[in-house]
Amino acid sequence: MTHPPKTPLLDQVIYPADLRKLEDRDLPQLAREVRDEMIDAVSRTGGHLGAGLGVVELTIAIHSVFDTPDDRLIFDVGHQCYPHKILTGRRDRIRTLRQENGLSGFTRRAESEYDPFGAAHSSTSISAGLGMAIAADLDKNDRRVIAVIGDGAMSAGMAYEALNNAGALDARLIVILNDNDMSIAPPTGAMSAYLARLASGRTYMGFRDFGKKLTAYLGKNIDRAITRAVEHARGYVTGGTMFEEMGFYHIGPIDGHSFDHLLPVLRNVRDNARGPVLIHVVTQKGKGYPPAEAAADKYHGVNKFDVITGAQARVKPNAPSYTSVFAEALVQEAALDDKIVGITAAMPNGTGLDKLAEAFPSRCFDVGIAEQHAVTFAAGLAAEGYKPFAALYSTFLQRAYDQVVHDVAIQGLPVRFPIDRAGFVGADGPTHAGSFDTAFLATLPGFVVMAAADEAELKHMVRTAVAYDAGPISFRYPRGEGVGVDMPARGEILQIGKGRIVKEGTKVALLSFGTRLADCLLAAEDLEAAGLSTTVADARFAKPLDHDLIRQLARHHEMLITVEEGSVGGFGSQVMQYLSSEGLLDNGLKIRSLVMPDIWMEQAKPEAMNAHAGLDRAGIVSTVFRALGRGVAVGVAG
Ligand SMILES: Cc1ncc(C[n+]2csc(CCOP(=O)(O)OP(=O)(O)O)c2C)c(N)n1
Ligand SMILES: CC(=O)[C@@H](O)[C@H](O)COP(=O)(O)O
Ligand SMILES: [Mg+2]
Repeated sequence: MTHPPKTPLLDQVIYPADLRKLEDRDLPQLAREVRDEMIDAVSRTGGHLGAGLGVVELTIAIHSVFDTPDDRLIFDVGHQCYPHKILTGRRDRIRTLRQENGLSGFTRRAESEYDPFGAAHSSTSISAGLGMAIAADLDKNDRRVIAVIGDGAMSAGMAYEALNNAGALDARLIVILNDNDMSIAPPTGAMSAYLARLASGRTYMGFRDFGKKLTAYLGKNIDRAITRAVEHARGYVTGGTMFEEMGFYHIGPIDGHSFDHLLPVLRNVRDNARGPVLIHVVTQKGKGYPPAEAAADKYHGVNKFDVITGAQARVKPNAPSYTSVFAEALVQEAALDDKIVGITAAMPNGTGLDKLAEAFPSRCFDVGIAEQHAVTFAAGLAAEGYKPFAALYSTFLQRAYDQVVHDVAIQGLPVRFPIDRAGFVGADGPTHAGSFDTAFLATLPGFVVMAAADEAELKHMVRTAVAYDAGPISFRYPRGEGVGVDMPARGEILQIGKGRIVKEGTKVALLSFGTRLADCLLAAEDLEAAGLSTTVADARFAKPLDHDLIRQLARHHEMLITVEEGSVGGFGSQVMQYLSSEGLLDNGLKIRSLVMPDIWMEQAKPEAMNAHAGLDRAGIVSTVFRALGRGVAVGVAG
C-alpha cells in the first residue's frame, strides 16, 4: 500500500495565483512535489505519463510568469497537461483522471477556465493560439497567448500552416517548442533531424547574457524593420534560422528543466515581445522518474503501475488484440507479396506496423504525425502498382478526409485502409472514439467498406484487401482484445459485398456490422428464451451492401435491427436507404437502427459506453421488446 506523497509547498497552491506568491528559489521544490503527485496519481489511474513529467518545470514557469487564465495557455495534444491540472484547481480530482465521471486526460474548455482550448488530436495549438492572439489584438487587449507544442506535433502540416500565417500577420503569439526528441515512438523525418541539430549544435545560453541581449533586441527592434546588422546579431544570439525565416523571433535552445533558464526568458518575452516568438525548449520525456526516463516510448501511455518498480499492471488477455491479429496477418501476407507496403502516421506500435517494420524495414513508412500526407503518399504508391496499407486510427483518419476523397476515391486507387480503434476506445474519451469512419467512407462512390466481427474475420479482411485491386477498400476493428475465436492459419478471400448468416430464426433479424456481433448472439439467446425466434447475420460489408441478404431478412422477419458501433449515417443508414428505395419498408416491417447516440460521450470503460449507447446485449434485447410493445422480462439480458 503506497501513500500519497508529502507535498508541503504544493499544498499551498490551489491556483496559479498561489504559485505566483512563491519565491523563485522555491520552484524546484514545487516541481519535485508536482512530479511526485503526478506519478502517484497516474500510478493509480493509468494514463499519459512521460509527456507530463517532461513539462513540470515548464508548466510551473509559465504559470509563474504569465497571468493565466487571462493570459491564454494552450497545450498541443493536451496529453502533457496533468501538471497543469494539478496547479489549476483540479488537484483534488487528479486521481479521477480518465475514469468515468472523472477529469479528462486532455485539456477541455468545459472543465476549467485554465483550459482555453480543448485538444487531444495534435498540432492545433499554433492555429488556435493565433486566432486568440488576433482576437486579443482586435479587442485591443494586451493578454498574451502561449502555445506549447511538442517536437512530434511539429511534424504535422497544420503546424506549418499556422506558423506561415502567424509570421505574416506579425501576431503577438508565443510558441514554446517543447523538444524532447520523442513522439510516441522515436521521431522521424527531416524536421526532427533539424531540431536535433539545433538542440545539439549549441550550448544552452547563459541567462544573464541572453537576458540583456534579448531585451535590447526585442525592446527596440521587434518590428519587421529590423536592420540587417541586428538580424545578424540576433542570428548569432539565437540562431533559429528556419523559424526566423518564417517571421518568428527564435530563442533557444534553453534547458526546459532549469528555472534559471526558463524564468528570465519567459519574463523577457512577456514584457518585451510584440510579434511572434518561438522559444525552443529542450526537455526529457519522463524526467524525474527513472523507469520513464529509461524507456520514454513505453511510458508515453501507461496502465496502473507500481511506483517503486515501475512495473505496469498487466491483465492476462483472454484473446489476442485486434491490432496484433492485423499486424501478424499483414506480415504473413507481406512475405508472399512484395508489393505490400505499410504506412503509419507516428503510431507504429499502436497500429502494429512496428511488426511489419521489423520484418520488412524497407517496406514500412512512419511518416510522422501527418495523416493527410500518409493518405496521399499511399495514393502515390498505389498509382505505381504497390499495395499500400495506410493503417490509421479511425479518429485520426478524420483529418485526412479530403485526401481520401480527392486523392484516393475519385481516382479509384486501391489504397487499403486498416482502421484501428473503431468504436469506443474508453479512457481517451470523445476525441478518440472511432465513431464516424463508416459514415464518411460508405458515402463515397466505389469504396469497399468492411468491418471485422471477430479476429478470424479480421484475418479474412486483411487477405481480401490484399487481393482486391479495383479501388479503395477499408476494414475496421476496435481497440482491445478479440473474442477468442479459432483463427485460420491464413485468412480467406471474401466475396466482395456478401455477408453471412450466423444463426437462423424466423421472427427477429439482428444484422450486425462489426464486433457487436458477439452481443447480438447473446441477445439472440435471450430473445429465444423469451420465445422470439431470432436470426443473426454478420453484414461484413457496409458497401457494397449485400442486397440479397437484406431483402431476405426484410421479407422473412417481422423485425430487422441493424447494430453497429458507429455514428448515425453509417451502416444502418445505408441499409435504410436501400430498404426504402426498394419499397421494402412499405409492408409493415419493423426496423430499428442501433448506433452510437448523438452526443459526445465522455470517457468510461468501453463496455459501459456500449451499455450507455444501448449497443450491448441488454440494449439490443430491450430495443426488440420495445418495438414489439413488450416490457423487458426481469432477469433477461443480464
Ligand atoms: C492528429 C494526431 N495524430 C496522432 C496522435 C497520437 N499522438 C498523441 S501524442 C503523440 C506524440 C506527440 O509527440 P510530441 O508532440 O513530441 O509530444 P511528447 O509526447 O513528446 O511530449 C501522438 C503521435 C494525435 N494525438 N493526433
Ligand atoms: C494522446 C494520444 O493521442 C495517444 O497517446 C493515444 O492516447 C493512444 O491511444 P492508444 O492507447 O489507444 O494507442
Ligand atoms: Mg516530443
